Amino acid sequence: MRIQPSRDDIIELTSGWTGDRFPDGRPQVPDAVLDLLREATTEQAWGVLLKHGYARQFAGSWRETHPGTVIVGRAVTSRFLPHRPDFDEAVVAAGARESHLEADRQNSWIISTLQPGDVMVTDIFGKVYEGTVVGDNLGTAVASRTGVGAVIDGGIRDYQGLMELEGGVNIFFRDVDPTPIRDVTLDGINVPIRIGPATVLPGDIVLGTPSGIIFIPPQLAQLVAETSADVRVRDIFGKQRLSEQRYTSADIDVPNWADHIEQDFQQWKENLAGER
Ligand SMILES: O=C([O-])CC(=O)C(=O)O
Ligand SMILES: [Mg+2]
Repeated sequence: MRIQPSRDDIIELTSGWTGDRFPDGRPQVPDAVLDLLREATTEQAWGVLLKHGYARQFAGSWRETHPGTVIVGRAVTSRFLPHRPDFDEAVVAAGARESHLEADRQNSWIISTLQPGDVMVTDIFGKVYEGTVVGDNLGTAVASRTGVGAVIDGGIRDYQGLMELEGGVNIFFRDVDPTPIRDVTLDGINVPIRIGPATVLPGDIVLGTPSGIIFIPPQLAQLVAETSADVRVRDIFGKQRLSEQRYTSADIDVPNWADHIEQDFQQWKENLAGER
């Protein structure tokens, strides 16, 4: 058994992605796409995913260390299970074969794999009391290694210290408890995990906004980025025409505009480009 699947297993798990990969096999969506996605809203991403059959990629109701800071990054997934002695023993032995030598610091095993642009996404089955995956020391390591942050479906501690982390990072979590992490065993790194209603795979693009978190399959990331840019321009036009009372909200708030409105939009866009 392995803590982290082999490169071949991760490639098989994420075979929808045909682009570049990290040495461990995770999909490597280009930085340029991540930069574009920073402008996308949750609903814009949600709409594209729904249209392509991905209806369960959103998880909401989070607390944040940096409310209002939008994060975009590549998921490093991990999952904890309730501790049982025989399973923990097997995990500690497997971890040692993969150079994770500190048996009682399994949360640090995850952190040691993180690199710039990653988001640590951890399923600890909502555990908060003795389910605190990071405090301000581990949180500082996550922040400095990724420059992005984490999504923890469970607890954190040292909240006051974590709030002071700098560099545009944000940690999404369920709640705070002063107790340290106890009585759990790490089931895997870069395995499929469940966060709320969503199944998350390694290399998914995490878009964390004040609305919540959407996990974008890597093969749809560029399309989400491009579509959201188009929707953004349409939103500006629509709101301008609404405030001018040229059209009604029933005209504008529809999936596809009537021909004369679409023509007006295309003309408006051309004029805008001409002014530049
Ligand atoms: O060691 C722990 O349980 C986590 C912690 O407090 C920290 O990261 O500062
Ligand atoms: Mg601490």
